[in-house]
Amino acid sequence: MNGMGRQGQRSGAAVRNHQRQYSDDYLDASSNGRWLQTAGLQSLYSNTSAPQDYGFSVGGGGQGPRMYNRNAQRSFGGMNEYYMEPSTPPGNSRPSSQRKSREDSPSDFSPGLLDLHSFDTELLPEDRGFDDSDVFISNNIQTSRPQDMTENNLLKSVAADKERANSVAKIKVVVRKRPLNKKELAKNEEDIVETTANYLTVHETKLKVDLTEYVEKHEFVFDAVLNEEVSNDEVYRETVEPIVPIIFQRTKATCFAYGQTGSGKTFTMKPLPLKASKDILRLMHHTYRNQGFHLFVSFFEIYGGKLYDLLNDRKKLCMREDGKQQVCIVGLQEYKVSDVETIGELIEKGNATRSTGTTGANEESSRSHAILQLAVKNSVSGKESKPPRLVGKLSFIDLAGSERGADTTDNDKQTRIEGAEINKSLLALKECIRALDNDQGHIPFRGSKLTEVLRDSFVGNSRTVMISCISPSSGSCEHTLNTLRYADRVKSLSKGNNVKKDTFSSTLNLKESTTGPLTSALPSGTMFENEPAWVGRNEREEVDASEEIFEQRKPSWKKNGKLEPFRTSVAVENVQKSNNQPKWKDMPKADSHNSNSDDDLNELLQEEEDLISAHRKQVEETMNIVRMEMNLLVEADQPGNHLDGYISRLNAILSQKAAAIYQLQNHLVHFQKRLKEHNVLISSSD
Ligand SMILES: Nc1ncnc2c1ncn2[C@@H]1O[C@H](COP(=O)(O)OP(=O)(O)OP(=O)(O)O)[C@@H](O)[C@H]1O
Repeated sequence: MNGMGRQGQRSGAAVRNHQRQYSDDYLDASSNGRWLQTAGLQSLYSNTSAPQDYGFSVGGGGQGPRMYNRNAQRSFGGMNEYYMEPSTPPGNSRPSSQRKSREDSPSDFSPGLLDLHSFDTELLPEDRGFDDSDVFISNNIQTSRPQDMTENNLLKSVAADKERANSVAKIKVVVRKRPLNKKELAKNEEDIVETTANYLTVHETKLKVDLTEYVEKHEFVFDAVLNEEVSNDEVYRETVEPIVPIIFQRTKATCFAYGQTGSGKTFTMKPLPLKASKDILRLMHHTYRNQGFHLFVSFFEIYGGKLYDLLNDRKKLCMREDGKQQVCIVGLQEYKVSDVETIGELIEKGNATRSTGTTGANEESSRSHAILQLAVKNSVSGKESKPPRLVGKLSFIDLAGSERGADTTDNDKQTRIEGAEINKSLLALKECIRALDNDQGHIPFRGSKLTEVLRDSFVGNSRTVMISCISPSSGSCEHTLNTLRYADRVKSLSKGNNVKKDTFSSTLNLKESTTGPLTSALPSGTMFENEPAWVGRNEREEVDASEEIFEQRKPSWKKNGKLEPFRTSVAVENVQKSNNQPKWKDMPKADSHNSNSDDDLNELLQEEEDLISAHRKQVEETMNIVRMEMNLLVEADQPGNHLDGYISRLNAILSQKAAAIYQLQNHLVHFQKRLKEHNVLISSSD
C-alpha cells in the first residue's frame, strides 16, 4: 500500500481530513529567529486569549484530504513539505500584515521559569481523567462560537480523541533497526538481525569448544519492529502520533530511545518533537480552537547527575520538590510557541548545545540524557493574568549510550564515573516503568536524577513509548542482545503484558496501528525523505552519505545456509510457551470449578516464574552496579565528603531492592495460600 492510500485510511472521515489541513498562510507565518532577540525580555504570561486566526481551512470548501505525495513534498521547501495544499481557501486567509501584528506578539516567544504554578493541576483533579476536556469545551461554547465549527463537530472530535486515548497502550515497546554503516561494511560485518512483522531474530555466531562455528538464534516479539527501510515519518506514526491527541486529555507521556552508542537514538528522536508539535498545534488551532490552550517547549540535559538548560546556554539548574511532592526545575526556561519553525529552531539550538564527548565506540557520541518537553497548558477563561495550568505533557528523552556503564576499559576516571551514573539511571528508568505498569503504589523515582525529574510523567494518567535502537552488525551483537533484553523486560514483565500474552497482544497492536506490513506501507526509497527543513546542512550531507553506503547486504546465515542454529535462546522458548498457552484456555471445561482453578494455578505459576527471574536479574544488575561503584570509589580515592554521596546512593539502590524483595515475599505468601486452596479443591473432588 502506498503512502497515500495508507493516509487515506488513517484519516478516516472527510471531515477529519478537512480539519487536519494547514493553509500555506499558517505555515508561512513563522517567527524565524525572533525568539533569540526576545528571550528573557517579555513576561511569560501575557494575555493571549484573543482568538487567533491561523489561516486554517476549517470547514472551508474545496479542499481534498491531506496528502502525502513524495514528489509534491519535494517541491515544497521548509515546513510545508509535510502538507500538500491544493488551494488556499480565500475565505480563511488574512493579509500577512494583519497576521504579523498578532504573531509578533511578544507572548509567543517569552521564556518563563518553570515554577510550581506551572505545574499546578490542583483544579484539574487526576481522577477526573478524560472528562476534564468537557470543562474546556463548555467554557468555549459559552464564551465564543467559532464560525466554522459547530458544537456537534467539536464534541465529536473530542469524543474521538477520548476513544483513541482509551485504546493507546500504557507502555509500548518498539524496536528500530538501523542499516549497516560505512565502518561496519568496511569491516565486512554482517547484518545479523532478521525482522518479520513484530518478530525479530538475532543470529549470533558462536564457537564450540572444538572451534567450529554455530549460530545461536535469539527471538523476540515486540509491539512493533521497524526495519532499516522504515522512515522517520513511519517511526513517528508508530510511536508518538497516537499519543498526541491524549495530551489534551490530561495525559503525561514519555517517549524515549534506548540503545548502545551509535545505534540511532539521536537519529530517531530528533525529528519526533517537531512532528509532534505540528500535530499539537494543529489540534490546538482546530479541535481545541479558542479553548485557551498554549504550547510550551523546554529542553534540558542531565549530564553527570546534574541538570543543564539547553535553551539557556547550559545554565546549571536545580531540582526541588514542593510540599505536594511536585518536582520543579528551578530556572528552566520554557518558551511559549505558536509556530512550527520556532520550535524547530529551539530544538536545533538545544541539540547544538548538548554535550558530546569521545569514547572508543563513537567519536560523536552523546554522554548525556537530553529531555525535550512539550507542555500543553490552559488559561482559565477570564483569568488570563494567572499562570496557565498544565494539562498534559509529552517528554522526549534521548538517552545516553546504554553500554556506558560497562565502558570502563579504555577511558579515564571521569568517563567511568559518568558511565556508572548513566547505568544507574537506565536501571532506575526501567524500574519506574515496570512499577508504573504494575500499578505499584511505590514508584522508585529517587533511583536517579533522570527518574526524579520525570516524576510527574510517571504519576496519574501516563503513557510510555520505548524505542529500542539497534545496530544490525555482527560486531555489535552483544550490545544488541543487551538492548533487546532490556526492552523485553520492560515489556514482558509488566502485569498486563506478561510473556504469554505478548505474542498475541503485540500482533494485535501492530494490526491496530498499521494497516499493512510496515515495509509495504512505504514507497520505495523513502528513507531519507521528509526530513525536517531545520535539519542542518552537515546533517543533510550525512544523511545523503548514509543513503549511498547503506546498501543491503545478504547475511551469511541467509546466504549459504551452512551455519545452522545450534540451540535457541530462552526468549524463543518463551515465545513457544506463549503459543501453547491458549490450549489450556480452549480446553473444554468438564468441571468448571476445577479447570478454572487449574488455569488460575498455571497462570500463577507462570507469574511466579516471571517474577522470580525478574528479581534475580534485578539483583544481578544491582550487584554489578554496586561492584562498579565500589571500584570507582576505591580508585577515585575521594575526600570523605564525596564518600557520603556514594554511600547514600548505594543505600538508596539497596533499599529499593529490599522493597522489591519484600514485594516478592508477599507474592510468594499469596501463592502458597492459593496452592493450599488448590490442594483442598483437588482432595474434595477426589
Ligand atoms: N535508521 C537510520 N538510517 C540511516 N542512518 C542512521 C539510522 N540510524 C542511525 N543512523 C546514522 O548512524 C549514525 C549514529 O546515529 P546516532 O548518532 O543517532 O546514534 P546514537 O545512538 O544517538 O549514538 P550516541 O548514543 O553516541 O549519541 C549517524 O550518522 C546517523 O545518521
